[in-house]
Amino acid sequence: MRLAVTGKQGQVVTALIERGAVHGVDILALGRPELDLADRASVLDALTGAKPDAIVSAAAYTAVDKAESEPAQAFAVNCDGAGAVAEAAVALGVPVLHLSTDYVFDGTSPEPYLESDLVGPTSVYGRSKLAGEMRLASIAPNHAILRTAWVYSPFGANFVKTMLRLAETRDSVSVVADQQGTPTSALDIADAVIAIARQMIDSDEAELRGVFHLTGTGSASWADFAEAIFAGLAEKTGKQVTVNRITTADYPTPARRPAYSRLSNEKLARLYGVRLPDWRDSTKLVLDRLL
Ligand SMILES: NC(=O)C1=CN([C@@H]2O[C@H](COP(=O)(O)OP(=O)(O)OC[C@H]3O[C@@H](n4cnc5c(N)ncnc54)[C@H](OP(=O)(O)O)[C@@H]3O)[C@@H](O)[C@H]2O)C=CC1
Ligand SMILES: Cc1cn([C@H]2C[C@H](O)[C@@H](COP(=O)(O)OP(=O)(O)O[C@H]3O[C@@H](C)C(=O)[C@@H](O)[C@H]3O)O2)c(=O)[nH]c1=O
Ligand SMILES: [Mg+2]
Repeated sequence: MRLAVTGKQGQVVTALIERGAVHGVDILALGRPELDLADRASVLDALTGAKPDAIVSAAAYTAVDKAESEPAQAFAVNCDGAGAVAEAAVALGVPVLHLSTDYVFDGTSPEPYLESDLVGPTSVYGRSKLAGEMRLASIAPNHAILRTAWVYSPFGANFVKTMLRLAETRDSVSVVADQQGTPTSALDIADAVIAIARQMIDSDEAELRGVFHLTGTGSASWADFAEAIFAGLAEKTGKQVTVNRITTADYPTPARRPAYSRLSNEKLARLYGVRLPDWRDSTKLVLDRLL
């Protein structure tokens, strides 16, 4: 199986390169300059030239706070770029797996969001990713939109690496305790994407197309996530860092983030037989590699 993946240094694309080697899957990472999501022709040329069995659309504008002041760039990449990827998938006649986010939801649900629940993004980033979902789905019916959340890994930039960096110069860090979600390892996402792609290539079943939630098992606030990270740090290095649990109001940011964005993963488990590990176990594995 040969997967063309958009992006080059991102968390998910890097995890796919590593896990692809383990699974004996050909991963072709296509990113700037040969594939620029803001340049439609480069997307079509690079992807059709790769002749993959499926396309994994992982690249995106992911700077949540910066997007608030750069909406045009965020939409050019996350919406128009997704449309160009969808056109390439249709031209090739192959399935496209598109990564999206929990930030398409408004955060008011009292329980884990279903794929069929109403969306209501509260940030430019969330709105641009939702627009990308809709643009891609309208162009390429043969798609699986995979909404994940709170992605971390040994690669690129993520919350785990931010916390470990802060721990180098502090013995306490203030982290919001009133935003609930589920941390998700890019390595687990990569394993799931490979399993999903294989099934989409092997079966034209309509129920394998559409939107699926794909996050770790369990839930946490960002403060809980930080506490788990520092518990691992203490265990491995003896370094003690405490979390000062604060509110969102204590930590003003340009973007508004959902207060609650836990996603139900039951549809993916039922239709694909895919379920990601508990976030605490996967976080330990990533910390083992980072420390
Ligand atoms: N990070 C997270 O917490 C979450 C991410 N997601 C989604 O998962 C996907 C992967 O996220 P993640 O791996 O963390 O992303 P990263 O932020 O780690 O990397 C983003 C990737 O997108 C690429 N990219 C950005 N702009 C362009 C462009 N104009 N043309 C081509 N490539 C571009 C970057 O390429 P380059 O390396 O060249 O800069 C990079 O490879 C994204 O679709 C994201 O929206 C969903 C939920 C949570
Ligand atoms: C660094 C830091 C953040 N925070 C808060 C701010 C914010 O509410 C929360 C997360 O901060 P970050 O900016 O690191 O994470 P953020 O960029 O919001 O992460 C998001 O990325 C995009 C791409 C997604 O798709 C989302 O699923 C989500 O993973 O933690 C603190 O309270 N203290 C801190 O020291
Ligand atoms: Mg961020």
